[in-house]
Amino acid sequence: MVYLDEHVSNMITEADIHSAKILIVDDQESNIQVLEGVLGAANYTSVSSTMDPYQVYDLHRQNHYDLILLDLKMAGMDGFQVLEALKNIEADSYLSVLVVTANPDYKLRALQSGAKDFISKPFDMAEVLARVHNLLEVRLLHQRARTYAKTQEFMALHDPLTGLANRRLLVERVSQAIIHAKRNSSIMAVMYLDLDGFRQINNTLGHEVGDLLLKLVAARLVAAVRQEDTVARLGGDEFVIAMPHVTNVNGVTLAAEKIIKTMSRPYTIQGHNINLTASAGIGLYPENGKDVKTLLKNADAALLDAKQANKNTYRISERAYS
Ligand SMILES: Nc1nc2c(ncn2[C@@H]2O[C@H](COP(=O)(O)OP(=O)(O)OP(=O)(O)O)[C@@H](O)[C@H]2O)c(=O)[nH]1
Repeated sequence: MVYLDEHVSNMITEADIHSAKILIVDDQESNIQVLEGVLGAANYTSVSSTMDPYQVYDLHRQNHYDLILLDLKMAGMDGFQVLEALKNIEADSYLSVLVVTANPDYKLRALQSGAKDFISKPFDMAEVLARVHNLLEVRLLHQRARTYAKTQEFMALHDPLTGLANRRLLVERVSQAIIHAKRNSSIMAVMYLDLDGFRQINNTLGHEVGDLLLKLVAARLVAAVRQEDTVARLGGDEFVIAMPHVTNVNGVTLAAEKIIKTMSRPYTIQGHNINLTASAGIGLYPENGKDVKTLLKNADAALLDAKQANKNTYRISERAYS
């Protein structure tokens, strides 16, 4: 069966189901042996067990089982307490627990407590296998859907070539930084950065080398700024760095000098030594803009000034905020 889309990696196969991680929890060794036997005979290859209910929480936190077969009636900590504890680990995920009980009265309470299904004792082996298979299929499908959603979310906010923030994420971050700066009566900065003569590199060494160069540039920029700064690629050879916490213009100047210098160190790609520089324009909140659009527009205009001043340099915007 193909889930989500036609991509092969989204298929859940019988091999996936049979290699899923299963934990059996029972304080009776004979029950564990019966379940291990039936699962082993059905080709489940990653089955482990514990007789100590107090261990389940830590074991699951370490191993993230795809399915836990949980006996409800155990000495000391009972299955309901284990279920309650497990919810803390899988708060935003699909907690795949199949309770094992000889008492029909426990079934409803177990389902209401977070168990996804139950098996009755004495075991009906065909039923055990069918329920295990179905629950694993749902669990794996849930995981695929989560991974897919996370990938989609990442792609919506990042540049596919460099993995840097894209324009949308940059605008979000700058908006937040402006709100923060306004509340604290502080300043913040955005730096527009554009490579000098990048077209020439594409033209002489090819687009593939150009792409690799853009990735190296991205990595250097990330390494040159603070962790709380956002480095974004807006497209082509155009980058923007949002600096939410700057104390004064001097700090921004130092950062700009460091970045321009970092950019101008030679790059080596596929045996080619490449010399490249960059130019930058800086906009400060609130002086050069009280909203994202104005701030970016004025930083971009300052970049043009830097380009016109022979490149390989930066300019701080002198434009008023409006
Ligand atoms: N390799 C590669 N090149 C790209 C990509 N996107 C845009 N480009 C190229 O990047 C170049 C950017 O153009 P400009 O910024 O005008 O060129 P430049 O030579 O740096 O000009 P100055 O900024 O004035 O120094 C163009 O040649 C585009 O074709 C990409 O994703 N990969």
